[in-house]
Amino acid sequence: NLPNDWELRWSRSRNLPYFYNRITSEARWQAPEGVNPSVILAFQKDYESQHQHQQDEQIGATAQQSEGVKRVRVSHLLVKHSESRRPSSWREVTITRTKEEALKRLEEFQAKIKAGQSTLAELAATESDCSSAKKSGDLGFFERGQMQPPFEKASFALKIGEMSTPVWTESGVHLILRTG
Ligand SMILES: N=C(N)NCCC[C@H](NC(=O)[C@@H]1CCC/C1=C/[C@H](COP(=O)(O)O)NC=O)C(N)=O
Repeated sequence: NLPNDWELRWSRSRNLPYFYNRITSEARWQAPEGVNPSVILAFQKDYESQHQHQQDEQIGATAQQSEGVKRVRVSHLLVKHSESRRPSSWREVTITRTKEEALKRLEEFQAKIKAGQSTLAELAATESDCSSAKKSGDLGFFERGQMQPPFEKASFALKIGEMSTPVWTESGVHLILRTG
């Protein structure tokens, strides 16, 4: 609908319409002779409405990235104490150690791991009071809202490969290693 072989195209880089001549392959910003400005406006409106969803998606995608990590994978070593919400485990039917003793026990494991004498997975397998000991402490992937808040907060703050300092929950005291 433009005179002598001109057509309207869209420049994504400039986000503006331009004119292209099918015969001469010439491209130009300004309208050729005899082009009605209303045609250009209609073209621009049509383009933007067709591509609005792309722009929305683009905004949506970047928003999701900026809101942070959606799920993490960790392994943990749990030492329970007499005031744990469930003072029992596969290791010990009735757990009687005090909170202080539990922390001391966990800090000994922490020191071994930091010294490179053991890994968290190796120690969790025999020493953790959580049933995940059977999987060397692996809890798998989880999202926000699944674990007790202090555990979730600590887990989502870790970089992959990083280990936490001792973290207290209703279950006891944990060392957490982010693996994914
Ligand atoms: N989604 C996955 N993989 N499993 C469900 C986890 C439920 C969650 N559990 C915890 O928050 C404690 C602290 C971190 C790990 C964890 C393990 C507890 C610790 O032992 P307990 O105090 O229960 O005897 N044993 C299992 O659940 C909760 N909201 O209670």
